[in-house]
Amino acid sequence: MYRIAKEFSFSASHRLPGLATDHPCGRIHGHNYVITVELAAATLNAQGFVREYAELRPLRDYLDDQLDHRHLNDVLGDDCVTSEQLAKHLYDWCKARWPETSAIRVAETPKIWAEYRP
Ligand SMILES: Nc1nc2c(c(=O)[nH]1)N=C([C@H](O)[C@H](O)COP(=O)(O)OP(=O)(O)OP(=O)(O)O)CN2
Ligand SMILES: [Zn+2]
Repeated sequence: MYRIAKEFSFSASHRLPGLATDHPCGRIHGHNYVITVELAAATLNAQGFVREYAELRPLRDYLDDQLDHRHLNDVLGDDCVTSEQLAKHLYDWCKARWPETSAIRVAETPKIWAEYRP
């Protein structure tokens, strides 16, 4: 199996609902998110690619236009604000465009990440 990955970033605020009242993540705060999309294929196309990296540009545009410098609870809803939920949302978005999509990783900080990989 061949695998490729590309990293994207955006900045946004969120608030995690359903936490204890004294949990800091229940308050509005922000992250410089790093998103990694991974694609996999058993065979390569005529150019020798899983898919040309440049073809992933629409994800850059989606993140810039819809999520960057926005409040995720407003844009995606309260049930799509954890890293795990955001990873699933972005996986579905990518999978609909690029069938080779195999995983999405979401990092809120350099120390933590969540991944959706069916
Ligand atoms: N499984 C998950 N746990 C947490 C998530 C999440 O999306 N999935 N998110 C948060 C908050 O968004 C929080 O902002 C980030 O968590 P945390 O690791 O506590 O970040 P810090 O930089 O504040 O961590 P330090 O240990 O203080 O460096 C919480 N949990
Ligand atoms: Zn957070």
